[in-house]
Amino acid sequence: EYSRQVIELGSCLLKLTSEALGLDPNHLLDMGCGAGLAVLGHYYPPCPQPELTIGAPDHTDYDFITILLQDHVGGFKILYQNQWIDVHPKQGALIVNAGDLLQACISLYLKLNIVAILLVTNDKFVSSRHKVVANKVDPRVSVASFFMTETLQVIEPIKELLSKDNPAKYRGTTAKEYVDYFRAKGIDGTSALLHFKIQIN
Ligand SMILES: O=C(O)CCC(=O)C(=O)O
Ligand SMILES: [Fe+2]
Repeated sequence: EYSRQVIELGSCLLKLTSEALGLDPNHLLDMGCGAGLAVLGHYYPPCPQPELTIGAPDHTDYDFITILLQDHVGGFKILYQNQWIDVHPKQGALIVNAGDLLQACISLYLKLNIVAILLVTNDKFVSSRHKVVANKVDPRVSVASFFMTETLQVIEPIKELLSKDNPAKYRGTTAKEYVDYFRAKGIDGTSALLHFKIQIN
């Protein structure tokens, strides 16, 4: 039931994002940005010395958008204007992150917490950097829902968003190639997107 509702919400967010880009509301859905859903459950045990451990390290997500449900414990932070900001838990609230693939597709502006939006938007959207810090007292549970295309579908900057003055900044890839590279590189504080950037002289 949760996946069903999250798919509905994800479709709605992808439609609004398409409209925000000046595209037909179904554009991102027709590209398959909502075709695949991966749901990941996280458990963060409490730690007596939280400063010595890592909850989830600083990263951006590798998908188009992520819908995140966190419990009452807290610890989720996003990087905004070079400062780590706490996203306090709020009953009934979900966090939406823009992911790397969205960035490259649309090249856009919303600092949402979603993953593959950056590539298709040709940087119009920016994928959010976020992390989770552990705490001394309570275990923390979260559920992250990642929206992705089918593994072998080509993902590239949306043609309608490109022009002579705004040429493609990323080469085409597939969800499989992107995720394989993201995983092989590891979370090291640099963006996997750099590997897919076209060098413009
Ligand atoms: O546990 C959380 O709140 C965030 C998890 C996360 O960032 C991820 O799964 O990509
Ligand atoms: Fe994440």
